[in-house]
Amino acid sequence: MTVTNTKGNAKIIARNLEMRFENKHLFSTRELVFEQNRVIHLQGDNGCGKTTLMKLLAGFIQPTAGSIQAQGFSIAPWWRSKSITGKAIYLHQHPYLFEGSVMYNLTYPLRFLDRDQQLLKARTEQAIDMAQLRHLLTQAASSLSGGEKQRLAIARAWIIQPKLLMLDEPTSNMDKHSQQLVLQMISDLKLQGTGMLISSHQTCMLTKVCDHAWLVCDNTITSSNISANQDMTDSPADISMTLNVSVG
Ligand SMILES: Nc1ncnc2c1ncn2[C@@H]1O[C@H](COP(=O)(O)OP(=O)(O)OP(=O)(O)O)[C@@H](O)[C@H]1O
Repeated sequence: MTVTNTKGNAKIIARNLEMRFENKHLFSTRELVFEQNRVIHLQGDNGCGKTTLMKLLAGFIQPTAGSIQAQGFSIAPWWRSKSITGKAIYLHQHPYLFEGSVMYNLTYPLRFLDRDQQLLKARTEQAIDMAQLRHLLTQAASSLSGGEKQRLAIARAWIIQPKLLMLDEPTSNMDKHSQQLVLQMISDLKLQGTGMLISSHQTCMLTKVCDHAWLVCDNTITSSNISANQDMTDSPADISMTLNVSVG
């Protein structure tokens, strides 16, 4: 992947992408643009290649053919030198957590961010409340339930406020209450302009914030707008009004 330090919306552009594992053709697609201020529902049946596509866009694996270019990212690293990971975060459905407590997991990445540390502390406190993690702060992250781990990982991403965020089956381990908490964080990130790619093979509470869809089917990926007429009870705007968080 090449990274261009141009101003404007952060985006990842995939062109003439083809992905195969040995003889297995997963998909080919002419152009995909994943950018800020856009929330995409990545749809498709089990095994069609959703996770693989996210790993490609995150730069973790190489495509069989085609190019993946990141634009609008600052060169300044926070996580790994010259990596786009800090600007485009990929959250696996079994999220990677550091050895240590929940609090350690929430605060460890903050030292790598070139932002006001007081503001980050305040954001951390907000995230703890939004994700309802306060009673778990001293507990080892490895001992959390699957749903709690996902809540922790999404809270950590909310604090970091990345330009682009990929969420791989984020609700797979979550009950309705956890989904509601995560929906609030996702809706708030959307208001702040974070571009999101949310994979889920079926519609769920989180997919109602999506304004675009990418469908992986028949070895290709089609992109479409999601109609504004869809069921939007608890719309992001309504949810943001119930949040006691700063948006900006
Ligand atoms: N490293 C690999 N080597 C060989 N095959 C792989 C590799 N990674 C993924 N695959 C295969 O590619 C296909 C797509 O996998 P992927 O995990 O991207 O699907 P998915 O759409 O995310 O599925 P699910 O909805 O079940 O999570 C699967 O058949 C999988 O076995």
